[in-house]
Amino acid sequence: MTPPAAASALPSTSTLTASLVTVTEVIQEQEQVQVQCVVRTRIPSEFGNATHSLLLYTNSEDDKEHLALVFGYAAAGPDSIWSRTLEAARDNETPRDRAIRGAAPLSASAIPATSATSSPLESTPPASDSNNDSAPLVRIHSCCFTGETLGSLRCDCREQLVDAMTRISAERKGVVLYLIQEGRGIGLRDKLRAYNLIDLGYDTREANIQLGLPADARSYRIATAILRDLNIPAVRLLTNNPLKVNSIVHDGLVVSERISMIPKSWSTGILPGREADGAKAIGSKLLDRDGYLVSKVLKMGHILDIPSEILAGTSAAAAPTPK
Ligand SMILES: Nc1nc2c(ncn2[C@@H]2O[C@H](COP(=O)(O)OP(=O)(O)OP(=O)(O)O)[C@@H](O)[C@H]2O)c(=O)[nH]1
Repeated sequence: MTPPAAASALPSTSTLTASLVTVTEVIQEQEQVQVQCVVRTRIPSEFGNATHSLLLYTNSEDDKEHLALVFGYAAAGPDSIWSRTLEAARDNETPRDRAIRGAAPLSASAIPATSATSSPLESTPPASDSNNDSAPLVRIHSCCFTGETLGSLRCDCREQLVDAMTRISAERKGVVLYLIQEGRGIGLRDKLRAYNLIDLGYDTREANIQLGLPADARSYRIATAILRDLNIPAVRLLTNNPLKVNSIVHDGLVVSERISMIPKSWSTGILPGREADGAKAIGSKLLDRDGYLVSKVLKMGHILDIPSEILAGTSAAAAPTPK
């Protein structure tokens, strides 16, 4: 018997499956964040007493200009750090145009990595601890105006940034991704409101929630895309935050090692900024940031050993849950 006309017009199962695969691929492709390095410049730096490269990125996910501070940028090469989107040739571009946006001269970008490191844009002293055979050391850092610029001791952000730059410059190769994600992505205005809630007795996680905001509003998809652009498929990641590791692994990068960032005052017992006179941190009044760090461990899954004196101090000082 001849099947009804409508039924014979239906696509076969294999055609449907093939279309579904294509649609899924298109969606995944659309969902991938696109990044573009629009300018690179040299930064003569006190960290490692050398010149590093600062790269500014635009992206397809937000309107922020995220940054990558690259230690050991080389114009091109299979094992070196360089930006594909910056170094790519552009139509009708003069050598001067390339120089203004910090791309290497086109002939130089074809130079293998070993000789490209002698680019005038990059000068680096001998390594104190070279790790050139392994994945580069990387810090994915969210900006913090209060900590990094004002020296606020509500958090450990400045210490982490300095520590990361010091360690990476010692290896002569690596990256600090400086993401414009103030206040764990809620922005400065709401972070300051959250601080006032913390002063009323809430912890750092609960303060965000009281504002009707996520405890952590960040995504690391842009970070992954920038690392890919920088020819970095695998990293040794400086972080206590398992979310950062899981996010970039989910997006296809390899984290060959997670390296903890232990607050100096917890490992040495000396107050931040008082290294010269050795003023004791542990045993004296707890700093705001001790409570902040303890909350990140106990409430947000950060991986960090809390010294028993700090833990005892924070539980003793804990205010009753505010109404
Ligand atoms: N909402 C909120 N943000 C804060 C507070 N203290 C610091 N921050 C922000 O938290 C972010 C700290 O980011 P990171 O140090 O990169 O990340 P992390 O989650 O602490 O993980 P680590 O890699 O272990 O440092 C910065 O954006 C700061 O501005 C706070 O009490 N509330």
